[in-house]
Amino acid sequence: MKIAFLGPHASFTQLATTQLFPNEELLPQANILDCFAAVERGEVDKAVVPLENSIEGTVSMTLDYLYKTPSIKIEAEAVMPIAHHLMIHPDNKIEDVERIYSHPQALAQSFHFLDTHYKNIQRQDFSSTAAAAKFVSENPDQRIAAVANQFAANLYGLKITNRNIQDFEQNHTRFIVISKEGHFYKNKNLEALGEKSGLLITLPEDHAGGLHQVLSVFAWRKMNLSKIESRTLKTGLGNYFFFINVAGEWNPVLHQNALQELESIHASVDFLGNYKEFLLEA
Ligand SMILES: O=C(O)C(=O)Cc1ccccc1
Repeated sequence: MKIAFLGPHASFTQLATTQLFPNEELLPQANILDCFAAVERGEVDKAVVPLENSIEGTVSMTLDYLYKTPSIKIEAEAVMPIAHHLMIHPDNKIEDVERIYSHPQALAQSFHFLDTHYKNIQRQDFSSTAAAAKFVSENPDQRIAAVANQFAANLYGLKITNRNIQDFEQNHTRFIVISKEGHFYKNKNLEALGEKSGLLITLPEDHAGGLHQVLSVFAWRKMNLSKIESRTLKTGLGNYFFFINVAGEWNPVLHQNALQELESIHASVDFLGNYKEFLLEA
């Protein structure tokens, strides 16, 4: 099987992907959009992308492409502890650094550390932490540093100057496995945390109590929502879609009826799947 992931090698997503798919062919992609496109075009069977971080919140690009590509479903979620380190080329000194590169989520998760210790140093977004580390290793003539993980430091031969720079000790990222088939991913070697369903919902039109009506479909059935997030539809200010997680195992009667009722109130629903959440190692 071919599995795409947000690369290059030694990205956090690769660390998650190797635990989820230890025996498959893993294909690094330049960014999250390329992961979705590779699945959509059938170049790979599945892809692994980050969805949400406990410090910084949702990875908006992932949510946007889940919405934009209704053919893509979710097969599993996986939660992994995240530790960020600041690293430089071994030929350089941290005092000389003028720019720090990383994935926007990593820069945001380390914002207070960077703001306290490297306040006047420019920060620049990169497609992944590992891409930033690779760039630093390939450009020893530039006064740059990267925020990335220990594996990236080892792989790209960088020197870690500051360890564990994330602003909160508890830092976890939730990754999703996406595919067109939406199979139910199973793995006896990983600890399963629970089961849930994922839905993308758009309200028919803006009217008083519209969201309440949608939520009541779940409420009176005692279906517990573990996440609800609104995201701009990009059709104008104030227009949103909602990403909703319903906790619990798939119950054919309850879930089917809830989906039918959502349809009957003219909410548009993309059912992303019913899937398990797994715990990964750092
Ligand atoms: O940039 C990476 O290495 C990723 O895989 C995305 C990411 C960034 C920050 C925390 C977790 C995942």
